[in-house]
Order: sequence, then structure tokens, then C-alpha cells
Amino acid sequence: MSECPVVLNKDEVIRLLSLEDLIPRLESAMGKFSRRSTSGIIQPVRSVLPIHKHHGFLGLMPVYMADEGVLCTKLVTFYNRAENCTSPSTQATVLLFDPERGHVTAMMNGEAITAIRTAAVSAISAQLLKPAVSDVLCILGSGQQARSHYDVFTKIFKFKEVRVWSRRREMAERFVEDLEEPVVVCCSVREAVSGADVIVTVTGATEPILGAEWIKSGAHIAAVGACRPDWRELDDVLMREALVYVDSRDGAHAESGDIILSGAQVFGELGEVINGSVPAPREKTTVFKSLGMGLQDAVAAKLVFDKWKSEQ
Ligand SMILES: NC(=O)c1ccc[n+]([C@@H]2O[C@H](COP(=O)([O-])OP(=O)(O)OC[C@H]3O[C@@H](n4cnc5c(N)ncnc54)[C@H](O)[C@@H]3O)[C@@H](O)[C@H]2O)c1
Ligand SMILES: O=C(O)[C@@H]1CCCCN1
Repeated sequence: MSECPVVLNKDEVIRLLSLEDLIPRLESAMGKFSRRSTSGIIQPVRSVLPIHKHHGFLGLMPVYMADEGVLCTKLVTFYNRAENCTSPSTQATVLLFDPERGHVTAMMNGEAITAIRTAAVSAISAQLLKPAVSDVLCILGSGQQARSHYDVFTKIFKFKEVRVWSRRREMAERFVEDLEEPVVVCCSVREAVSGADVIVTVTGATEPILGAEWIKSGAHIAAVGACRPDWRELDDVLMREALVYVDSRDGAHAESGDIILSGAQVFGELGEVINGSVPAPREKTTVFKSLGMGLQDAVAAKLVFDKWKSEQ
């Protein structure tokens, strides 16, 4: 290594990564990505190595943004394991490189980046696709992503009611204990989603937990879990009847069980909606199937590193 990289821990990343700066940069990068050949962005579908013995996976998420001079990769492990395990189910490190000389310039906590950028991208989808009047937010799941989605969605949007459901009720009760605003704890998915305008699914489910029959017509669903080709969160009817948007078509066709196993058609990429090349009819039921992209991590990591440098 020709130079020692800067190392930024979780607290530093959280301090330096502001939503106000991140969201417009993510919109711009995702719009550019969806222009493909002219984008100057190289992002292969992530490599995922199964860790069979421990019900886990190691993902490698490289990206090169030629115009911006950003070369980055995230290394992420994710596990599908018992809730009483004390380690987080998703853990990550993000590396930024000098693209000209090849050395690592910064190494930073990837859990904070993953939590914040995923919720920020879901918020971009909701901004574009949610019903014009959206009073009720429902979060299914009560883990890391549930918390980051709660924080980002309640900061950006004004909901009259927020609901949460978790597989174990005590986990949902623990989730709301830390919050300043009231959140309704629901006993069933059906109760939680009934009449909701925006639904966020952030669970470790591997079988569908959310059915079309319970959902209000015109609702927007940000489907964040189920990131393996044989994992599901949403049922076939919902996937086939809704307009389905994705972050990357290639990623979705390789990794999303909800898309592959339901046979749902992808209507567009979020970047295409941002570019105005794919419509966003708010009155229709819409699903944003999020899988996460190295590009989103790179945008966040560059922002963090630039802010850090500006303080030196
Ligand atoms: N799309 C993206 O960019 C992205 C990024 C990070 C994480 N994820 C995915 O989002 C999901 C949530 O991540 P997290 O970090 O919050 O995980 P977490 O472990 O912190 O929380 C998982 C939640 O899902 C619940 N759960 C687990 N198994 C379930 C099941 N079978 N049915 C219903 N609920 C179940 C748990 O009770 C918990 O509330 C995971 O699937 C993860 O892989 C996606
Ligand atoms: O894009 C991500 O960061 C996550 C990692 C865990 C699996 C799902 N996608």
C-alpha cells in the first residue's frame, strides 16, 4: 500500500453523511446509471459467495464512476439467522480507491452507509411514486433498516400515522420505545397495512409475508428485504398486479426472488423515472423492489470522504 488509508468509524460516517446532501447526489447518479452506455458508470451485478455452514453470504459490490473519478467497493456480509444472535445481520466495509494509482484512500464503516443510503433510495422512490395524499406509513420489520427507514421517512414526509409490525410483538414494542413520536404497534401484517398509503418491507423473510388482498389500491410499497433469488416478501398477485420498479434491471433479474419467482415484469428503473423516460402514475399500486447497488454506496462514501477532507 503506497499510502495509509483514512479510516472512518460508524459515528464519523453518521456525522458526515447528511441526507440533504445525499439525496440529490443519489438521484443524479441513479439517473445517470439508467442512461447506460453514456453513463461512464461500470457496475457489475454483485458477486455473492454463500457461507452455507453459517446461513450467510459475502457480497462484493464494486463500481467505477469514470466522470467523477470514483472507484469503490463495498464488502458486505449478510446472514439469515435467529433473532437472538447478537451480531447485526448485515455488516459492511466500504473502500474508496485512487482510480489512477490504485491505492486505497479511505476505508469506512459500511453499516451506517448501508442503513442510510438504502432508506434514502426508498424515500426517493416514495417521493416519485406514493399517492398524492399519503397519510399512513407502515413499516414491516423492526431491525436496522426499519429504524433507518423510520428516521428518513419521518424526516422527509409528513404522515398522520405511522405503524409498525414485527414477527415478534415484543421486538416492535422495543422498536417504538426509542422513538419520540407515537407509532402504532400492530398485531398482524393485515392490520398494519390496511389502508396504508406507503408500506416499507424490511424483513428477513424468505416466504411472502405481504399479500395483494390486504393493500389499498394505489399504495406504494418499498420492498427492501428478500435479496436472494429464492427469497420472497411479496406474494405473486401483488408482484404481477402492481407496477414494479427496480434500482437495476440486471440486479433484479439475477437476485430478486419476488421478481424471478412471480414472473412479474419490470416496468422501469428508478433512474428512468428520475430521467422522465418511464412514467410514475401515482394512482396505481406501485412496488419499488430495492436490492441495493454499489453505486449508491460509492456516492455516499465519496460524500463522507469529501466532507472529512474539507474539515482537515
Ligand atoms: N435493498 C437493500 O439495499 C438492502 C440493504 C440492506 C439490507 N437489506 C435487506 O433488508 C432486510 C432487513 O435488513 P436489516 O438490516 O434491517 O435486518 P435486521 O436483522 O436488523 O432486521 C430484520 C427484521 O426482519 C424480521 N424477520 C426476520 N425473519 C423474518 C421472517 N421470516 N418473517 C418476518 N419477519 C422476519 C426480524 O424480526 C427483524 O425485525 C434484510 O432482508 C436485508 O438483507 C436490503
Ligand atoms: O445493497 C446492500 O447493501 C444489501 C446488502 C445485503 C443484501 C441486500 N443488499
